[in-house]
Amino acid sequence: MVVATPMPIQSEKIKEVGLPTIDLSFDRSEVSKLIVKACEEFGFFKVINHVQIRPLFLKGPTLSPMTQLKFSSAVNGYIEAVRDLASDILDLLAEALWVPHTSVFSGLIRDVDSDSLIRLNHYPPLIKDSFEDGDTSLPHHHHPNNRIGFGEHSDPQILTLLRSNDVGGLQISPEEGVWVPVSPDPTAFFVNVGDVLHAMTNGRFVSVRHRALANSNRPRMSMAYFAAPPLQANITSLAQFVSQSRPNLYRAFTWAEYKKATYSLRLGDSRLKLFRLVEEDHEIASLQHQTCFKH
Ligand SMILES: O=C(O)CCC(=O)C(=O)O
Ligand SMILES: [Fe+2]
Repeated sequence: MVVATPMPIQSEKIKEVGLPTIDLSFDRSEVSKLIVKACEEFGFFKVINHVQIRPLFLKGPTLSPMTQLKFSSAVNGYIEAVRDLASDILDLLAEALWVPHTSVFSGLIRDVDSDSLIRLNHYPPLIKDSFEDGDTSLPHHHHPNNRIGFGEHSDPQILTLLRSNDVGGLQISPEEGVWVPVSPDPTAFFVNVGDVLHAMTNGRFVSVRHRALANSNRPRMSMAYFAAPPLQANITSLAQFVSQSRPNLYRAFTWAEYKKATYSLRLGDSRLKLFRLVEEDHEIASLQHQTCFKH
């Protein structure tokens, strides 16, 4: 048998990195500090020992009206449970950040008008036969080891809670051109910081870029809950993250405005740039300037 060597997409580096795992059964103040660290370092972490929430994966192609009814009530139950988990995580974050109100983030997603949503992703398996003899005529991006199921992007909302079946594919990018594979774990939730939380912390938390490859001969299924503010919520950096040496990076915007920008751009484009007050180059230059002063 000839086993194909995984071929990384040109000029990209696949790096194995131990990503943070947060055990929610640990001491609360310890957990909240670890979550803050994970949000600063990666904008991404895995959560274990959370309350049991049954996943929603469907079996079978057609649904009878009765099944549809049951499914819709299961979806509502699921949404309520993940909203609670997302709110708990946001409260833990707020506690460690010493923000004036611990509900400053969770209040946005607990609001009856919260614009949160759930997405079910299905990545079909590779059709193995066509690649069996190492078909080199395939274009590079169609090579079985490079098949993109969901292109590179950051999530626009506050926080994403993702779970999947036991088929891998998710990768995060801690720096440009570097991709870290995330081992699948159907018992865990994977959490990532979205653009809104990045903006509210004035860039202190990373809005992590990620993607999903679809290279398996089994289908990958994932379910993402995107915790979002109400459309009219005004998103602005919290005062404690803004100082003279760390000026406000983004102008205030409503979630409706941001959402509109999201849909007017392509998936991989950075929408945050549209709201930026300080040019990235200027930011670096000003930091270098400050460093020079200190010497
Ligand atoms: O399926 C995955 O692992 C990634 C999905 C994703 O990033 C999304 O739905 O925004
Ligand atoms: Fe995503």
